[in-house]
Amino acid sequence: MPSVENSPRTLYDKVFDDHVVFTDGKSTTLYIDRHLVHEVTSPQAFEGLRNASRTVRRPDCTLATVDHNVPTSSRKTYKNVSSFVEEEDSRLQCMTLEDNIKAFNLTYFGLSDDRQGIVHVIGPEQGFTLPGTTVVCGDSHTSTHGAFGALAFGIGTSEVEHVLATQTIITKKSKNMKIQIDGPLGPGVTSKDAVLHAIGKIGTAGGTGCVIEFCGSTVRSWSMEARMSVCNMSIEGGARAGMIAPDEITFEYLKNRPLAPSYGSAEWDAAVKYWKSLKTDADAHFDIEVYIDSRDIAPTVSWGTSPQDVVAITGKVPDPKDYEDATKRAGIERALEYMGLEPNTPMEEIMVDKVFIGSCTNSRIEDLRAAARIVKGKKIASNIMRAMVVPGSGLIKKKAEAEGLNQIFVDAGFEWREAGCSMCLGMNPDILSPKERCASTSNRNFEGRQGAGGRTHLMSPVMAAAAAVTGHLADVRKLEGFDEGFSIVDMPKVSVGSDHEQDESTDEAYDDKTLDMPVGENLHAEEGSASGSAAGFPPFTTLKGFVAPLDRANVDTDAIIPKQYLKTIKRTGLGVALFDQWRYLPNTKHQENSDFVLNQEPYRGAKIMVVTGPNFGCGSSREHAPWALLDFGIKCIIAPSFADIFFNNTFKNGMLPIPIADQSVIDKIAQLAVDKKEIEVDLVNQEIKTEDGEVISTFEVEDFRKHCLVNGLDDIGLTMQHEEKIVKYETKRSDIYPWLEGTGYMAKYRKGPVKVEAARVPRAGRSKNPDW
Ligand SMILES: CC(C)[C@H](C(=O)O)[C@@H](O)C(=O)O
Ligand code: SF4
Repeated sequence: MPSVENSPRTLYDKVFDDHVVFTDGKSTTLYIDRHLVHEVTSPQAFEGLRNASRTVRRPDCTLATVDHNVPTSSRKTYKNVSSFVEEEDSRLQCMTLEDNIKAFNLTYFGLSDDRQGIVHVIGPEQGFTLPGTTVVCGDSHTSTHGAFGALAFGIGTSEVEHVLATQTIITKKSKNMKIQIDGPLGPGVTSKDAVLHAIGKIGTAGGTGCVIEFCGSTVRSWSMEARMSVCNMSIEGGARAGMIAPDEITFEYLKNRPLAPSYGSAEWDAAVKYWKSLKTDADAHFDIEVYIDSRDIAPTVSWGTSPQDVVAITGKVPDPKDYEDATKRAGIERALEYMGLEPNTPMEEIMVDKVFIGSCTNSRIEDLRAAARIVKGKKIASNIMRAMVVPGSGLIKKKAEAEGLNQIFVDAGFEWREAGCSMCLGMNPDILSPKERCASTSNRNFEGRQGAGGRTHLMSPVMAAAAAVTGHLADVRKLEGFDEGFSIVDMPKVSVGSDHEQDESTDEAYDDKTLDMPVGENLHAEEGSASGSAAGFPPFTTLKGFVAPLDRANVDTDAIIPKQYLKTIKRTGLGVALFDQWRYLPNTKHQENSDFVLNQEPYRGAKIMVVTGPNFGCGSSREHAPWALLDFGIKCIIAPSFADIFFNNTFKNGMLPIPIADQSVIDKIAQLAVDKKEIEVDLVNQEIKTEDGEVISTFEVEDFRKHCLVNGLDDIGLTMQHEEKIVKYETKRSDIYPWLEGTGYMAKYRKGPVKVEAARVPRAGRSKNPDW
C-alpha cells in the first residue's frame, strides 16, 4: 500500500505510511501485523483484558513462547512447566502464560516444542517476521526483526494489552537516521563489532527518537543472521527500531519458512513484488546521517557498564583523567570501580571467569558455527570456571547438533544448553556471582545485568570463543592457527542491488489499492470525556511536592528495577524494588544506603524526580520501571531527555515525563530540589513553578497524551471506539496483503481467508490449536 504522498520516502516512511489506520497528524494509530508475546511482560496485559472483558483481536497474528525464565538445563525428563521450572516466581510466570494462551486460544511454542526459543530468534526462524510488516513485542530487542525491512519495536505491557485488544498501537512518527557502513570487514571482524563500534560512535542516546536504517555495501553483504545482530542492538544506540531494506538475501532466507507465504505460490510472488518496493527513495531525507568506513572497525569489546563503553581489543581501559567533563569523568570512574578495572590496562590483559555464547544478539546457527571454528580442537583455559553455549531456539540446537557443533564445544569444555535467554539476563538459574567477569555475546553490560555484582564484557561470538580458549579478553586474529583468509560468515551466494535503488514498477502495482487514510482529522482528541470503557487513572492536572534530585546520565531500566523483580504477575507493590542496587547496601535484605537520595528526608516522600543527565530510562522495555516509580510515589520525572519506550510507558500509567533540553532549567530545578523546596507541575498550563508560583519553565507535551492524562483516560477504550476504521483497514489489508492473514499453522485449520470477527472471539475449544 504505497502512501498518498509522492515525495521521496525512506524505508521507514514507507512501512509506517502503509500501516496508518488513522491519524490526527501528531498521534497515529498504526496497525500491527505481528505480535510476539513472552512470559515476563504479558501477564498484566492479559489480566487487563480479563478485567475489562476484552478478547484478543487477532490470535492469528500473535505468537507466544517462554524464554526469559526457563532453565537451560536438559529437558530429557521434561513433563510440564510446573515440575520443570524450580524457582517459584519464574514458574508462576511461565504457568500464567500457558493459562493465558489456552484461555485466549493463541499459538504457543512451549518447552516440549523444538520451535521454542528466544522470542526474537523464533519469529524470523518461522517466517512470522516478514518484510514490510509492523512487529511488536513487550521486549526492547524487538528491533531485531527490522533486519527484514519490518518496522519492529519494543513496547511496554500496557501497549501489549492495547495490541492484544485492538491490534493497533498509538504512536508518533520517529525521525529518520541512517548509518551507512561501506567496504569489506577485515578477517575476524563481524557485524557485532560493527554495531558495537557504531554505538561507541553515536552513544546510547544517539538514536533517541529515531528509527535507524542501516545501509551501505557492508550491510548489503551480510547474511540475515548478521543483519539481525545489528538491528537487535539498535535499541542500545537509543533508537526505537533499526531497519535494513529487504533484498535477495532476505527473500532467500524466507523461502519455505513455515509461516511465510508458500514459496512459488502466487502469494509469494505478490509478496516479493511488494517487498521489492521497500527501499529508501534516492532523494529521501534523513534527519541524522552517520558514515562508517569498515576499515575503522576492529574486533570490539566493552570495558564499562554501558554498551557505548567500547574500545578495540587492541586498546586500553580509558583513564578518567583524560576527560575534562566532570560528569563524564565521574561516570567512567564509577564504571571502572564496578568493573574492577584499572585505567590504562590493555584490554587483552583482562582475565575472564566465565564465557557466555547466546542471547537474541548472537545465538543463531551462524554465530555457533563461527565460534565453533575458533574452539575446534582446543580446550577452554584452566581459569575459565564456566563456558556455556545456549542456542537461540530448539531448532538451532538441533541443526547445530546435526552439524556436530555441539561436540566441538563439549570437547573444548563448554556446556551445551537448551534454548532460552539464559545468562543474558539472569532471570533463570544461569547467573554470574558477584565480581565474576564474563565474556558475553549478549547486548547489555549494565550493572548487575547477568547477576548482582557481575561484570560483563560484550563482544562477538568469535571473540568470546577466543576469550574462552585463552582465559582473557583476546584478539581472535592473533590466535594460533587463525587464518588471514578466515571469513566469519559464509557470504551469501546471491547478487544484491544497492540500497537506494528504485523499482519503479512496484509502486504502481499497488496504487489502485491505496488506503484512504484520514490524515489531518483530529481523530484522537474528539472524545472529550471518558466513555464507559475508557476510564483509567486518576486525572493528572497539577502536582505539587518535593523533588528528588538524581545526578546521573543514561540511567537504564535495569538500574531502576533489576531483573529479580520482573517475575511478578502484578503491576503493584514494586516501590520497594525501585533503584534496588543504589538504594540498599550490597548483600543485605533491603538495608538502606543512607547516601542514596531516596533514603533521605524529605525525598522519601518525593512526588517528582529531577534527573540531571540525559537518556533516562534507557535499555529494557520493562514497564516495571514506571510501576516502581509510581508505587514509590513519584508521578513526574523531569530530565534532559528520555529513552523512547520508557517515555511511552510512563504516560500509560498516568505519569508525566517532562523532557527539558535547556540544562540551565534542569540545574535550577535540581538546585531547588537540593534546597528541599517544593515545586508545582501544572500540566493544564504546561508550566513548572516554584512553591511561590513563579514560573521556572514551560514545557511541551503531545496533545493526545495530555488529553488522556488530564482526563485520566485509558487509551484502549478510546481506540476501540474507532472499531469501524480498524475493520476498514483490515479489510483492505486482507485484499492487498493476503499473505499476512492467518499464518501457517493456524491456516491449516481454517477454510478460506480468516474472518476477522471469528478470529477475534476466543472460545475454548473453538478450533484445536495444533500447538497444544
Ligand atoms: C524482560 C524484558 C522487558 C527485557 C527487555 O525489554 O529488553 C529483557 O528482554 C531484557 O533484555 O532486559
Ligand atoms: S536481550 Fe537477553 S533477556 Fe532480552 S530478549 Fe534478548 S536474550 Fe532475552
